[in-house]
Amino acid sequence: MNTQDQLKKTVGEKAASLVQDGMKVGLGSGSTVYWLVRALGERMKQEGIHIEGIPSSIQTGEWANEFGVPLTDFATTKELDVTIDGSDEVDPNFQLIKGGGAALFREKIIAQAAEKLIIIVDASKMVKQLGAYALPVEILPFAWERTAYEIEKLGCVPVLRLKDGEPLITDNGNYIVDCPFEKIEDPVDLDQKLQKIVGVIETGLFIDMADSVIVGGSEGVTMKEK
Ligand SMILES: O=C(CO)[C@H](O)[C@H](O)COP(=O)(O)O
Repeated sequence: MNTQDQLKKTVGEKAASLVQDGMKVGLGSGSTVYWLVRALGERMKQEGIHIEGIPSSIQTGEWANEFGVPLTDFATTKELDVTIDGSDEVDPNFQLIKGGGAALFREKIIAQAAEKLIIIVDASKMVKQLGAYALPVEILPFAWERTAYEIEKLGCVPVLRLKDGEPLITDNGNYIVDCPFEKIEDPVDLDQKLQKIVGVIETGLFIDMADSVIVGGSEGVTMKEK
């Protein structure tokens, strides 16, 4: 396992240790969340705690099944105690860019449903300013070229995300465009402008949502609170 993966494992396990018996937990997506779900399954087996999760992607649901973490859904549960998720960038105000794994729409739903959003990252994701990571935006396949044209007016050239040479289809049946803004001076303003474009389903900007960030770096694990 390389150093970055080791850090992802460490922060995933740290976040799992904060989950308490009886909690309903939003489970994010991505390689860091893999370690979280695995560690939650371990805790359930070893400590006999019982939790229920709502996954933000089909992949995370499969991991939950593999590691024995029971799942519930929003038909039976409207609020979560905590959501734990990875991120692609985190700025000093805890504003986030997410969606590298194309799961941003459901991730935002479980983030909003939770009393607390904990972000787990290795130190490479901590940035002074958002934007070096191309911002993922989920858009409707219908007229996607027009939606991308409107996004372009905001200062980037959106790139349709492909998989095996075809447009990547999200778990919700939509497309993703990756938007290389490079420097996002005002994430709140950009998010508002993007949300106004008809055809934009959701953006990868998570504004004022994260409460804590668990960072794994060379000096160990630090938990930063807002
Ligand atoms: O937003 C996400 C998926 O849509 C992920 O949380 C983000 O891409 C981080 O992934 P990883 O933990 O694999 O670095």
